[in-house]
Amino acid sequence: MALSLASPCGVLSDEEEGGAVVFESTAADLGGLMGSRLHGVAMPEVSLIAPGQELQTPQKEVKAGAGRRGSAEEEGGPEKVKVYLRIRPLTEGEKERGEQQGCVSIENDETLMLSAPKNSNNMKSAERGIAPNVHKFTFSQIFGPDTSQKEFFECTMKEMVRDVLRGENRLLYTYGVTNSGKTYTIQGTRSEAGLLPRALVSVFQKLQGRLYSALDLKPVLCQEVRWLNSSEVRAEEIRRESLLKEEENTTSQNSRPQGSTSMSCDSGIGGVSSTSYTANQLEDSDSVCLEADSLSHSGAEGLEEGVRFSIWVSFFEIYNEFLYDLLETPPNLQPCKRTTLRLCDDRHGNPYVRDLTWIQVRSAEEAWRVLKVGRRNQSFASTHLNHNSSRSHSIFSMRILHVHPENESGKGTRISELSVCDLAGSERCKDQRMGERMKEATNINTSLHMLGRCITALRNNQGGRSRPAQVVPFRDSKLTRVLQGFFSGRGRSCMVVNINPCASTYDETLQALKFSAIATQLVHGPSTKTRVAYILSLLREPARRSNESTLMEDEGEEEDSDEEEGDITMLDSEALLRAINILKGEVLRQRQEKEELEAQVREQVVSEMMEVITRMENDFSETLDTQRALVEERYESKIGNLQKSLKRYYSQEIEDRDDQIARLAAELKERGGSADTSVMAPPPDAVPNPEGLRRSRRLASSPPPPFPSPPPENWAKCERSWSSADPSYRRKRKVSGRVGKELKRYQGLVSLPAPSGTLTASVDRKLEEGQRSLRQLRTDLQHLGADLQSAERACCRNTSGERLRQALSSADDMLAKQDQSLVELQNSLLLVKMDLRKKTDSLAQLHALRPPVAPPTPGLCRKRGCEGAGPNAENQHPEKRPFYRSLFLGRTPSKNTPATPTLTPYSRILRSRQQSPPPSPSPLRRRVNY
Ligand SMILES: Nc1ncnc2c1ncn2[C@@H]1O[C@H](COP(=O)(O)OP(=O)(O)OP(=O)(O)O)[C@@H](O)[C@H]1O
Repeated sequence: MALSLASPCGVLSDEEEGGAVVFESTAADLGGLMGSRLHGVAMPEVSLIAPGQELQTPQKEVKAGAGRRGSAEEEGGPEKVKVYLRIRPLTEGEKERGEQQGCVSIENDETLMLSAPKNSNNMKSAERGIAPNVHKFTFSQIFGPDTSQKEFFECTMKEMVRDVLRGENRLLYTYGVTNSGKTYTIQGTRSEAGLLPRALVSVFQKLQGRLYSALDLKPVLCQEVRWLNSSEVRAEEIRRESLLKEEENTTSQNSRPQGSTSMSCDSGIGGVSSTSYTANQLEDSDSVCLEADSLSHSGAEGLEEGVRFSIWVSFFEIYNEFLYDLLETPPNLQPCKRTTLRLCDDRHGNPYVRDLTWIQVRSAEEAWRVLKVGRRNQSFASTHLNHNSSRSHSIFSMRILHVHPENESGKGTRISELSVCDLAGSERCKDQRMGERMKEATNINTSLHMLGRCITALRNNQGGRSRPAQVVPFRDSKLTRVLQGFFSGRGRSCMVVNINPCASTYDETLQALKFSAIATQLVHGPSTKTRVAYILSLLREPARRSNESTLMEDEGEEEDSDEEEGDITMLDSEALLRAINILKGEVLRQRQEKEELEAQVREQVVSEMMEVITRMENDFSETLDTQRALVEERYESKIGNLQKSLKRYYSQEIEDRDDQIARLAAELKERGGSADTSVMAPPPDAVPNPEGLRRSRRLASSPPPPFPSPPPENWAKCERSWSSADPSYRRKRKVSGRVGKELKRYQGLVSLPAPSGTLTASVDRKLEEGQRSLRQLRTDLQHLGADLQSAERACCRNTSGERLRQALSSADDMLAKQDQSLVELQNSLLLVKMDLRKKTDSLAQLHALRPPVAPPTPGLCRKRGCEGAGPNAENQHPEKRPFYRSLFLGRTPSKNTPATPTLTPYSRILRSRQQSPPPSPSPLRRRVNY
């Protein structure tokens, strides 16, 4: 058998780790090790296995383990299964054999260090570099070799007893290699009572005066109470008396001088007699020996008022995968035949041992005696490691019926249970090479292996959704099936790991600790049902419902149906078909339930999502409001700035124009008296750079040639000479003087003849600037509009955007008005120019009417030193100057074409301006497109 070659608890040794088989409970840990090995990563010097922890490196780990434990408790999450470690002291013999090599050391209350001794397999593996030689484990609490039984009880079981009296179910089981002190821990010795006797005493002390000693209520099935009739009560009484009598007899026999006896008994299978009954530590004691203050805190505190308690005990063992009642009455006088018990499921799917003897006990003393009877029937054998080694798993159970005064008929009576399981010690099968010991060892290891598998599966299932849920193989061994209820929510379990510090059993101890480390990762889970038990309960339910009326009449029949066989393999094909049909219906029902549940969950999720969305929406709208307010504020300030700058610009413009008009008016007034000289001359500062402008501008801005002005002194001289030389000159001069006066008069009427070009240029410039500014404004406004558009989009088309639009449109209107005023200004300028043009024309006509003045003769001129004509214009006669001539020639209507005079550049400009007025500013964008 493969398992017989494996390590006892199913955990591979370091030697075996390299093989194909990996024990599930440590697969992760070993996988980690093997993985690192495969990848050539250096092994950690210390491995750590802690509650909820895989193998890790040392420094981080202790903190992490402690932190996790702390946080789980702080968070109020499920409570972790308590795993206590107890180290037994070395015996003198062991010390002499050199077993003390310091391989086990307690670091603190929760941490244990294991260092591989020389010659151990672990050390060999470490030397090969495939396993660490130092291991660190953490537990709920570690108890060293000096820990007394009382101290251990106080710290472990006392609270469990209290819980059981309050109605809870509790299991304590010991686990460890053989000869590690499991039995000692549970039962103790005569001088040092173990956990179980202390628990019994504790219970009875607490229930003093509250016992229900009638035998009419009895625990049945897994956790039910049955009302016994009078004959049954009588039968119970007889059984009880005979058991106690038997114990009395045995004790008195044992107390004879010849000492303890030993006897042999058949294991029950195959007639092989291999089990020996040997005297044990408790055999000689008549009563439980407890220290005076051991149960000082006993009392009835926390117990329900008015409730009385009926206490029943049972004791059975699992030996070679068979269940034996250790309280069988009357005692089987034929040692070769022990009755095996069957494991069944009740109608709720909870396993129970059918036909197990339950004895009512009324004192700690009686309980003690019952325990001793069972103890005598238990299978012990002498092995090379332990001369009195338990060869079976023994389970002592105490059921407490909480009897309320109003329902003493049994209905509604609560039941709680305290079970104490002393597991057989795991051991190397190679130590038991043959015979019954090897078979026992194999079976022990098998059931421990199954326990390990169940714990691993439970841990896997409790590990969230990261791994798929596994079926917990409770049904694969009797031990796990019996303990199933405590692992699946019917109660709570607590593990005591026993180790001895012997160097020779170091490897086995290490494996046991690795196994227990998996249990440290368990949490107390909710109640669950097994599949088969569930099917069976379903099968019974319809029958139960259909027979309800019958059952009401006859309670006895109900009990019979309750105690139906729980093994599904016992059902015939008809029953199985019925089961299939029921299961189909059940599947449909459950599917419907699940669908309803899903719908509810969906609804809840939707409503929660809606809440979240509404909350987010509110948050967003708040943020949006804030943003909108900010944007509005910003754009309002921008619009205000824009308005101010526009106002400033146009008022400046108007002021400039006022100044210009005033200046022009003053100039005109000033020039009114000297129209013949400088009326056409532009002010020197108003002449723009002709090269920097376009031709049309140049033409517009270039001043007309200066009106010829007579040089006063030369003019007088010439006049005098011309008068003396030519007598007609005087006449001509008179006419000319008259015409000159007339001309002056007309010139006076002409407003702004000379600076009109400058004026128009300046006005044009201003206009151009204004238009440029307007274009700039428009661009700015377009940007503003675009910004506003995006802002408004962000603002979800709310009313503040409208306000902005209104502000913008009012700004637009204002700009349009200003445009209008500019156009009006331009028009008035045009009117002025047209007026000027008319006046210029009439002036030209007047000049044309003036008789031409005969130029002086060249000779005379030369004679009189007047040859400086030409470039020296100021010394020439005004009528002889080229520009003057060209000007007036151009304006003089010819006799042939009087209606179309030849235009001078200046008049052409004026004409062109009149024909095509300066472009009015293009209308502003009337409305921003949003
Ligand atoms: N804490 C302890 N203090 C003193 N002695 C102890 C302690 N624990 C165990 N021993 C002694 O060690 C020996 C082995 O103990 P025990 O029989 O309880 O081991 P075990 O684990 O039950 O072994 P097995 O699995 O083979 O039954 C006994 O002689 C017992 O008295």
